[in-house]
Amino acid sequence: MRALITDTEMADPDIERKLLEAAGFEVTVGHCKTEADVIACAQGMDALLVTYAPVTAAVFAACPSVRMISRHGIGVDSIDTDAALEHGVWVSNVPDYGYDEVPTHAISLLFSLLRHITFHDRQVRSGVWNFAQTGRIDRIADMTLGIVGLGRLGRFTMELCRPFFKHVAAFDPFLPDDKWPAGVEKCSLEEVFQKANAISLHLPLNADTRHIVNQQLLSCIPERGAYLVNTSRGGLTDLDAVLAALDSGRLRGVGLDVLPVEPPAPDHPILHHPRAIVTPHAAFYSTESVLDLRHKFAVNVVAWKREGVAPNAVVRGHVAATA
Ligand SMILES: O=C(O)CC[C@@H](O)C(=O)O
Repeated sequence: MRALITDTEMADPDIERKLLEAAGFEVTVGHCKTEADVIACAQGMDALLVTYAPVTAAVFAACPSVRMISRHGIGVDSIDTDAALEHGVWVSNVPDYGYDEVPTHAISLLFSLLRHITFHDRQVRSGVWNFAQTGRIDRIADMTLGIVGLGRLGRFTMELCRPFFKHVAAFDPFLPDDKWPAGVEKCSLEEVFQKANAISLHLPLNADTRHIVNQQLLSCIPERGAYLVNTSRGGLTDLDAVLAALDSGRLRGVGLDVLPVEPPAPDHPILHHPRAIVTPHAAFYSTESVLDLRHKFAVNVVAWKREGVAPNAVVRGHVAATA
């Protein structure tokens, strides 16, 4: 069987290669960025291991040998899962890594915003030694924390942050009442934006959530303003609306680990906004989480070859004869 690592941030994906080769795969490493790159490299491949390369309906149509796709991470938004289902292709993700990294990154962004850390730092470096120069700073203990999405990462972020805040308001339309955390106010999305002083997004990107943070939602924030953190996917936010809300003061600051287009153009206004903190899609990253991720990313493919079904399947494909 043949496996293609479509794209990787590693100089040498040795962990993946060793696991795959030991299971009998012939491994190719590509540098695919576009749909056309994936189509060119994936001919004759049985399995694709994908980081950011787009796996579109056209890829499924043009590469009928592909029967399994493993995504390097939790989000599968770079893969057309409807087309995968239509073509009987398995799609797996790695749902159980970065449980510490993403929440602590979200919290770092949140507290940096609330305490104006990066803004102060910039001022000090430019020769201004004045704690009041960056504007109003409110007491966190009097604030309401807003969490959008109470899945594994949203919930852990909420639990870690909670002791610092007076109140927590959350939105999760899929969480049944008996699983709802005690003491957390169950709200609509609009209510979270009305009530919270600091909001963290923890949602997958799909057709229902694309641009969920738009001008209309941001207009729910009262005049006192709120802070917003996104460590999920850039496509959740309409970035023009976010910039307008920063300028109007409805958003007092934003911490974005993810952007609709990554990396952004160097002259993108979000990179030059004084009240924005931007990190390079780094929330998932630590030495330990990446080792765990890379191992599980490859093991999904190895297990699929051995058992004919893929673990952590987001899309169930055709069951193959076991090897
Ligand atoms: O693969 C990456 O580089 C990041 C993965 C992360 O965004 C995820 O979806 O878990």
